[in-house]
Amino acid sequence: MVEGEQLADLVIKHGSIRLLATAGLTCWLGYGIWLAVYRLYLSPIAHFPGPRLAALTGWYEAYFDLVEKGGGQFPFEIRRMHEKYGPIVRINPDELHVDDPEYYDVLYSTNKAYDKLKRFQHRFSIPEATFSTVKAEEHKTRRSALAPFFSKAKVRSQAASVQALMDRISEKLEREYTGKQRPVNIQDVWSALSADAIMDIVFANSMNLYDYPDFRSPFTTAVNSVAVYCHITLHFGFLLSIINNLPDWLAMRVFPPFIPVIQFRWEMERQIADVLANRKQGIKESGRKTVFSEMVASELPQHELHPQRLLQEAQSLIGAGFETTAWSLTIGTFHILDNPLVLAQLKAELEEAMPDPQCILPLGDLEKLPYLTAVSKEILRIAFGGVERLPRIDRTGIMTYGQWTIPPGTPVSMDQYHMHTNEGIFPEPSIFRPERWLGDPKGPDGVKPLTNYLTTFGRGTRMCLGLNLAHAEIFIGLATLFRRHDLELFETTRRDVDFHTEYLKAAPWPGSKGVRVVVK
Ligand code: HEM
Repeated sequence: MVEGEQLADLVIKHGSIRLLATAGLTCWLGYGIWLAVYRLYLSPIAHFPGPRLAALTGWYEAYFDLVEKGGGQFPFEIRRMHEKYGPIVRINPDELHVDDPEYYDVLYSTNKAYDKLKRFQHRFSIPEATFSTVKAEEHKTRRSALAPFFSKAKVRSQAASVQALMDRISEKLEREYTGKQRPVNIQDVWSALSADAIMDIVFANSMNLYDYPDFRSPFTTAVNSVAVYCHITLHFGFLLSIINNLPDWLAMRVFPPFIPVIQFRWEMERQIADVLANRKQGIKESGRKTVFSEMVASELPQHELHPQRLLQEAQSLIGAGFETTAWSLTIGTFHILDNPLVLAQLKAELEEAMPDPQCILPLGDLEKLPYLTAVSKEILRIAFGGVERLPRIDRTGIMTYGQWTIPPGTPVSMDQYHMHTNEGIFPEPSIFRPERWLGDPKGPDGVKPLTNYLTTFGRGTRMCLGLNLAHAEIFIGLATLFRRHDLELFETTRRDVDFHTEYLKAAPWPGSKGVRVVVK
């Protein structure tokens, strides 16, 4: 009897489970069908041109981000969409992309405060950093606390420290590499310069990274590898949530590729803890104000000064501050060495301006050298900076593009890759030609300066905060390196610098050993 009841119970139970499973599946299918109909026919951007599959599902973008040729291919796919569908395309279920250089200043306007894309906010685990802040109003408060530290005047006042760092790098090149046929990866050299420069401004604490053998420090290696995960953490954000909720030792065991990311966070935690401890004990830091010593002493609301938010701001500043600059300098070094006429002209200008190689001109004077200036602009054009699109959202208002009306809340994006390779603006864009910047050149309308189309640092209310620092490093770095040293490329070709994969910045083919040089 008891057995009979148990059997009946089981039948009911299994029946209910089956019923529940069927109901769940039906709901899921129903939701899927509704979503497909909505995205293809009812969405306020359903009438915009673009591939139907991209409009239907975010997995289209994920495929190009993660699978095609090993991933990082979406910018190239966006280009193919524009070639087929015109200057405005729907690149995924929610977002539009524009390829029209004249629209850049409209989208990245200085008098319109647009939101950023929420989907991009969490992928580096720094959602509260100024860089990742979604809402325009909140972004404004955070940015204004940082901006004074990166003004032109402020950077000029610190240019001597950048020169001092570069001098130490130059001494090491002379001592350990000159005449020895010993190749060095120039990206490691530039990473040491730019990481130490930003650490100095942010924490008044250079880490003397150039001192590591072959300039390769665990710190710069760790930060360099963070960007490689940007697509995985975008499409599988739950991985980050898991890692963030595990104890570090376990996260490092379970997800070994994330070890550098965790180590980078540790270093930033240590730096922030120092700033906070100094403040508590009333210790004055080395007589110099730094970004964080000033921030904790500022009028920012208390929740903005929470150690976790400061940590995120630090990770963002250091991450944003060094890799892009180091990569631009790396690509620049390659192209200068790969073009003997450019190299000769640059060296001639530097020699004339600085007869004594030990006396490098102050930054303000370097910026007046026409060929060095042209070279640095061409580097910023061909290296792109970032190549990922930069979406902007007008939460309440309507944007327009030509005859198109863009509904409120729609993310619209453009990017440096499309801007800097536009044949109408920059003929033969794949050729490194500093001469295109000489003599105050104009854009296609003959009125706007050509520099108007150089968008390496973005534009508008979210434009790069560190551009003055980046400029300083590029001018001081190139002037010192090429005035004092004779370099030669070592087993390096264009394949090692040309844009093959997008990891926010443009990365070369996966087998590249980097840009290597020997010092003659
Ligand atoms: C060649 C080097 C650099 C390039 C190409 C570059 C590029 C950019 C771009 C395109 C943006 C805008 C991102 C967006 O609109 O979403 C940006 C933002 C930012 N960059 Fe840079 N950057 C460089 C160097 C630096 C340096 C040296 C720092 C130093 C602190 C820095 C700090 C920042 C910060 C804090 C933001 C966020 C600004 C905001 O959201 O208001 N960058 N950068």
